[in-house]
Amino acid sequence: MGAIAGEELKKMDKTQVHVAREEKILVLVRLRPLNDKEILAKEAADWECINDTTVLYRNTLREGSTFPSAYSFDRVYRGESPTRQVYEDGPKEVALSVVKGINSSIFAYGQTSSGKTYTMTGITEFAVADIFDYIFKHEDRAFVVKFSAIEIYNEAIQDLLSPDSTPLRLRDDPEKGAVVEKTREEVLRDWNHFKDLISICEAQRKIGETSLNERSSRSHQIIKLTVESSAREFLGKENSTTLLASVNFIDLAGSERASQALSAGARLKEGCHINRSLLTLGTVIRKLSNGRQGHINFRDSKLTRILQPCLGGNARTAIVCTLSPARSHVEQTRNTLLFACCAKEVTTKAQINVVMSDKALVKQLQRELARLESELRNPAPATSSCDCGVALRKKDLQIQKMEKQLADMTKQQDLAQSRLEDFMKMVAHDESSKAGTPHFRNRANKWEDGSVSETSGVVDPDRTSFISDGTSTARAPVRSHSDEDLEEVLSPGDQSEEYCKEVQCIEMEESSASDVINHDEEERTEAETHVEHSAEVNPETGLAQNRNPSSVRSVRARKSWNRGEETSTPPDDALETYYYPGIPEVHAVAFPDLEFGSGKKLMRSDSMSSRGSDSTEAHSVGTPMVGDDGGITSISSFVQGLKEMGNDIGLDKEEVSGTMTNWSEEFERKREQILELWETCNVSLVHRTYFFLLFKGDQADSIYMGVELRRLSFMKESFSQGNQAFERGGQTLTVASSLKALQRERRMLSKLVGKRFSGEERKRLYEKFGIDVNSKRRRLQLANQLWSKPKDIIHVVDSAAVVAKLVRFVEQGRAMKEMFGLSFTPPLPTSRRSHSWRKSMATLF
Ligand SMILES: Nc1ncnc2c1ncn2[C@@H]1O[C@H](COP(=O)(O)OP(=O)(O)OP(=O)(O)O)[C@@H](O)[C@H]1O
Repeated sequence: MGAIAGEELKKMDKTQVHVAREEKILVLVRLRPLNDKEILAKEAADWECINDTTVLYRNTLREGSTFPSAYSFDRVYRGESPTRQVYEDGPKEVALSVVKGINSSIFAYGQTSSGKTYTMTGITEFAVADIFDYIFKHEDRAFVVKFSAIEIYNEAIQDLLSPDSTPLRLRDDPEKGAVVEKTREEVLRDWNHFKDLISICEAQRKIGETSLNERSSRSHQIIKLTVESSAREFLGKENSTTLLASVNFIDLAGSERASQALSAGARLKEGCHINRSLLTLGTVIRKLSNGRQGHINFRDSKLTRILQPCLGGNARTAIVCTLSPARSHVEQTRNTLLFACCAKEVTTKAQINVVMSDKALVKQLQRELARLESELRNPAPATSSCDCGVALRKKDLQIQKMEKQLADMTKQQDLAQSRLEDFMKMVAHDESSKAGTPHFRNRANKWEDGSVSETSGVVDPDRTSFISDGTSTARAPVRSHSDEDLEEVLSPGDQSEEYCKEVQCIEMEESSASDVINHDEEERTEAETHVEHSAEVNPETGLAQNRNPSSVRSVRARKSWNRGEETSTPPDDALETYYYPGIPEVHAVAFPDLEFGSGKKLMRSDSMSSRGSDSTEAHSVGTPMVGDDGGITSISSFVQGLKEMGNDIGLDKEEVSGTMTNWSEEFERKREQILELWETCNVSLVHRTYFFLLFKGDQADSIYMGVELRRLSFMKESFSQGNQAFERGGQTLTVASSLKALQRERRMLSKLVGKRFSGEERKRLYEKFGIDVNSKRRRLQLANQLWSKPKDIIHVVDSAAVVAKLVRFVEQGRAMKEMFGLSFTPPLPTSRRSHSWRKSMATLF
């Protein structure tokens, strides 16, 4: 249970070491004295602590009982032992782990009236005092401490800091476990603030009178303190890291016998809930103590769902089991001791939670990735083809791993950035507030004497501020972070990044869906209007005839791409003809401006277009739109990404041309594979379109074709094994999520059909794609058909043409063409790496 050495922390600052530490739960037993009622009732005290570790049952009348009479634990405390001693012997160290980035929990378990609240009140206050004492002594780090509190009452979770009694939801997060949503969290300012919050909790907590306890807690209470810290020296610098952890102080409701507690009505109902959840807790602990064999029923109660990390997860845990010595409670006492015996066999595995990523590490990973990809392209001569295959596979796996790491790091960087901003604000505030807070300027003012009143368990409220600012000046509140709940059980889940994304997704889907419906209505009206006014009405169907003789044309390859000639000269009749170099004699739907070079608008910058805005306005200036997560994948970020990737790989044009023979066949083969993999892996349609229209067969394209193919293959493999494939913008991609994103994209595209195509063009499109021009949701039907037949090259060409038109690919004009004219020869090395590329390319994987 030793503290983490300073060296270890220093090392961690540089290398992001996460130290997992396995240890048994610390179990202490506290025997309270007989209370007045028990004394009055002339109860015998049957239990006694015979030394520091053993509690003994001494009822001579019951000798010969089959139950053990002696029980040993880490420490036991007799009636007169003060709470401070209980705290100092173990809970202190566990609680203080939080300042070193390790989650911890301390809870009290025992029958009603055995002294849980009495014990936990003192422990919580001592611990908070010590945490802030630690903070005062470590001026080299900037700390932020936050407070939140909930109770579980009759299986409903309530926020003790909020007057709103609406139960909070418990949400399962794949990474964090059970997360309580919408918990209010306060940044602690000073001791008085802490005491205020505690009194709010006391006032809010459900307390009721039973015959055993005048002020019996009718709920499980969990007070959580989250501590995050960064070295001041590194604040704002590349190598800054943040430690983030929470400590939970848990005061469980006590088990009770209805007959003893004489409970009825509401009390009885509460007692049933309390007993049931404690029973589940007991079962979980018993199973865990048996070495986690079989299913552990954490999910059977909210309490065990929430406590899961403290019971075998990423946390250090101490349990204080409280006992009444009275003879009348012997059975309950034995049950508590049984629970304690099981608990001491349970192991947890705490680790240091380092939140802030190291930019330097990101760079190193990027370099390594580039090196591996380069090696993969030019493998060293192997002794046999088998060796070569194994080596390639190994390298590919390495690359995949590093890409995932990079995505992780990028996510952490974003998180770190927001934290850093908070810290900077906090430090700035400190500077400005120093002069205004003479009260706490003198370090002698703080409670170094540890003056916590033992009997009341109360720290002198007139003492100092909590948070060290380097000069012991009181710190003003810092705004709560929006994404602080990295590893925690009790977190403001609604604020978390994932949750926000989830909500955005839902909102977006809903709005998309309703938009589609609206569009459909619009579409119907439009079709009807068209029928009314069209000069050409089909006499049989009554529908407007939309066949434009020039809309379906023979498309010729104007040149041979495989000979490296100029690829795309806009046809004279570009208004009606689309042609795709490299595909001889395909028939395609013609649209006015599908060729590069119509030169209407320059593309927008990456930063504007790749941010993922969903609003139509964001696209209205000609930005290509619709990408991963229904946001925008701009062609510029796509292109930039490809170039940077080429740069990373260290490719040059000569090298490519020199190594490629028979490229045309190779290109054809790779393209077929890519087309199929796109469909299998639910790759974004916009991405497919960009890629398809850009890579027409230049030899310099080979590297991108290769990379695309390799990544898609990995993705397919991961999906087929039921694994997650890739982190996109910090999110893991699964078959389900990729499919969902694709469906979302189709809905988005369907919304654009009415905007980008005239009525006449739409009709031709519906015909071309075999959609009844009078059917409902025609636009969505069309969007659903796009890119759905990877083996049908005509369909592919048509789909690319439609999507290109929808996302205004062509409107980027000459500038894009010139860019493409570079044939994607990688640019000169540059130190900047665009993450928008990552985001853009993420749609691939
Ligand atoms: N170690 C102790 N020394 C002196 N008094 C104690 C001790 N433990 C508990 N008491 C007293 O016993 C009474 C019951 O304690 P407390 O309310 O903490 O029990 P509890 O286990 O939390 O009960 P419940 O589960 O019903 O809420 C209180 O009046 C408290 O002051």
